[in-house]
Amino acid sequence: MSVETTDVLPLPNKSGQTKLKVRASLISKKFELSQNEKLKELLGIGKNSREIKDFWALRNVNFEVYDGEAIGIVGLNGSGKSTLLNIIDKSLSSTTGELQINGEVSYIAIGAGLKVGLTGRDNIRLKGTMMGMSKKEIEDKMDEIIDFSELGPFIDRPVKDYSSGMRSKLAFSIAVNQDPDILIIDEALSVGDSTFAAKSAKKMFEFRERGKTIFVVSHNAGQIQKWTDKVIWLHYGEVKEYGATKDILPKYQTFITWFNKLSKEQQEQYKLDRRQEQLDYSVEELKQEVIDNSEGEIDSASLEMIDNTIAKSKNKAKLTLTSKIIMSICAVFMVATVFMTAKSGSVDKLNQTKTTKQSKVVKKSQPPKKSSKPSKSQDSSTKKKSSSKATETFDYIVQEGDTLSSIAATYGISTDEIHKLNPHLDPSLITVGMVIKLPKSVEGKATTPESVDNSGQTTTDVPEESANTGQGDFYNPYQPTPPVEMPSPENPAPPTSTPEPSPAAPDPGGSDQGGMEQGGTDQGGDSEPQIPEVPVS
Ligand SMILES: Nc1ncnc2c1ncn2[C@@H]1O[C@H](COP(=O)(O)OP(=O)(O)OP(=O)(O)O)[C@@H](O)[C@H]1O
Repeated sequence: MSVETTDVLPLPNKSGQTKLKVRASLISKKFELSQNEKLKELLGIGKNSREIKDFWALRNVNFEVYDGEAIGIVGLNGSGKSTLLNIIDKSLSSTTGELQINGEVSYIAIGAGLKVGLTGRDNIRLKGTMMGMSKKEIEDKMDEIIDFSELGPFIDRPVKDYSSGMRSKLAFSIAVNQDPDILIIDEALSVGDSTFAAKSAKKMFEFRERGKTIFVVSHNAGQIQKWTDKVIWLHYGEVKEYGATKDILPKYQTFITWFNKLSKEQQEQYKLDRRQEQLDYSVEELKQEVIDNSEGEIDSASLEMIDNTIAKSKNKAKLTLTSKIIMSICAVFMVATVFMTAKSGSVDKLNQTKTTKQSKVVKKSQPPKKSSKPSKSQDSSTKKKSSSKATETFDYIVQEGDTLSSIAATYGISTDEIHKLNPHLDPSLITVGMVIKLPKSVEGKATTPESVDNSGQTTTDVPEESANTGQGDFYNPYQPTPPVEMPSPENPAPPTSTPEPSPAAPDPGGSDQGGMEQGGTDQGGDSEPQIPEVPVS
């Protein structure tokens, strides 16, 4: 499958100059099978070949972003938006390709980055320290951050008690006050209340005016339209389109509309086919794409870069394995030392206890000292409990409108954690009634997209768009979207077999899986979305 990337000219900033902020070249990300799954594969006990292949979450991603640009990233659930942003944020490394970043990056996502056991205030301190701020600098900024967050007295409550809206407010307030060069907002403003979203948007515009770069992931077409200059449309790990928001957003919406017209079975088949492409992808295919895209002379520099980055990531993996082995040996050694010390210590203490017992005969009024033995067993039982807690899970039953991100946000965990507990889970195939394993530690800690105002009253968050339009402009990514009618009578009927959308106004994606509501952008204006060519299988 070839990559469709329109040439995009940088927008000149106020001084009429442009400076490269981010350049992604040949970025791919492969999620490998876990060791457990590899072993199963070797023993031939994997369920089927579909399940035991490595998965390419990103494939041959290329783009350039300049200062003062706000980039929207759109795509279905599981299309690779968060994976790409995590690579830009450097919390994830790519399997192939190079990423050039000029500036400091700050990442805001609903459920990520905050330590839920700490209070809001302590999270501000922690983030500040991580950013290299001095204690004084952090305390000087403290009031400003708390004011912006609108959390009032709740700032001294643990984050685990916050609603997702409150978490989002805190994360956004911390990030903007750190004044990063590149701000990444991953659905974080979809859960805030309308006033906060408007205030945050204003802050984002100020940022952009000052030449900062912003990446926004949102399933809300209105937000993407208002906030961004350009859009990257990710589709099953590939950049389907990249260009001016006014050009790309209508194409994406047309695609969503097209997809929504398909039958349930056609939609499922479409998703399975696309996912199979991600399982079948390989470095050889990536190289072939480079060869196919080179005009005239073969781009040997790019091919060399692919080989180099693959070698680097292999070395890294080897290093990780070696360091794991070394760490395991060290851990065994340390446990043995601790055990020996504890044993000799308890003998000493036992002797001491004996002495104390003898002296008790004389000093009867003193409370007896606790012997070291019971406390030791108490200790070990606590340890056992906490270590088993790390792997303990509970079954979550998928509800109407759930997506992987919404479940993660609701429980204040990352989608990565969910993937680790459910290695075969495909977010684009999540269905109502499906059972997903979640960490036991978050059971009963679900938050709702509600915020608590400073007086302690709970208010349901309604993003700005919904309040403004009344015509369903607001799209809640956590609720399934009702099927949307095709925009014009020329619109052909949906195909009866598995479709392959045209590159111009391509494929479908289900709003049930995080698509974008048609009503999110201006309807009925001059910019009527282009009707997709109906794909024939
Ligand atoms: N740690 C992981 N292990 C295995 N697969 C993963 C992992 N993280 C992500 N994936 C897979 O990579 C693909 C891209 O996931 P990603 O979270 O980037 O999508 P997304 O576009 O952000 O989705 P959403 O809109 O639901 O947030 C998905 O198919 C997902 O299953």
